[in-house]
Amino acid sequence: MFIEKLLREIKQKKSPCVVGLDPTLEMMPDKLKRKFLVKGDEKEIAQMFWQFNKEIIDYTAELTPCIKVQIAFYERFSLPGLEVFYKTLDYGKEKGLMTIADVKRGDIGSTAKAYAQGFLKNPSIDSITVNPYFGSDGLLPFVEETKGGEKGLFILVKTSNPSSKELQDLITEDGQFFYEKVADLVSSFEGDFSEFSHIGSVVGGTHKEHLKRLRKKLKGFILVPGYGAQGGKAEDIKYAFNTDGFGALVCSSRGITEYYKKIGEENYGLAAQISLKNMIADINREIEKGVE
Ligand SMILES: O=C(O)c1cc(=O)[nH]c(=O)n1[C@@H]1O[C@H](COP(=O)(O)O)[C@@H](O)[C@H]1O
Repeated sequence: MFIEKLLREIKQKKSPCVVGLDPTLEMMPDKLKRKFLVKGDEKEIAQMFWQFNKEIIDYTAELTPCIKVQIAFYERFSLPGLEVFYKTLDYGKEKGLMTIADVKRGDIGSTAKAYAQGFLKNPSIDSITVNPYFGSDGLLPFVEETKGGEKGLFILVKTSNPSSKELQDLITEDGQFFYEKVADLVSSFEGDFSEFSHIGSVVGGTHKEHLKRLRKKLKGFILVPGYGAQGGKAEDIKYAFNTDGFGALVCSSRGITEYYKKIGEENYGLAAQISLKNMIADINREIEKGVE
């Protein structure tokens, strides 16, 4: 079961921190560029991304419950890129990790069903991110596909980007933020679980007040992106957790995978490991302080 596995991994590794694998050409260390790029075509780039991801996973697998793989960074290099997306998820599974395919899908019911089945029937994918803009009939196929709780969903509720307020913070006629209505919709799918629902949400780590409100409302895990490169701070992010210190996953991509540049370390895998260790210590320290 998704939630049981997730809680077990988090407890065992004493880490609610997720490694995001969002490779770009700019992110790649010079030594990999020298090794892989001759023509600089999609195939070579994809092979280089694979080598990079594998190394990051090897160095971080003992410290993270989960990897998050953002599909856009792979789709950008067409089929060879997409192969690496799936290969990365397979490899994560092989190393005993749980996986989030960050695909942010959503559409009318029939299309949503195709998305849901396409991703969630894949044995290497434990959960996906979902865009709720279509409303309940667009979400239902995803909910249906995860019925029983073997797999999980993370539905976008309040995103981390600065412009998220343009739409998500609009005030509805009953005085709530629009994103709270989205949270209500998510709640309506949560089901009757004694601990956590496998229907989770995404709330950016750049919004302390919103995290506080939403933690009270939602019964699923909250996936919190925005730590590191986007400036999300552990002292704010801790509000995504319940008082027992569980209930959220904090994700960082560039903050981990590009850390080698900051410390001038040739070994990018080791640098990622150091960065992840720092992140875990930072988040756990704040969780231990508790929330008021
Ligand atoms: O769904 C997400 O993962 C997501 C939601 C959100 O509100 N903000 C956000 O940054 N993300 C993703 O989280 C990752 C953040 O990357 P870094 O800023 O490099 O840590 C990217 O893969 C984003 O697509």
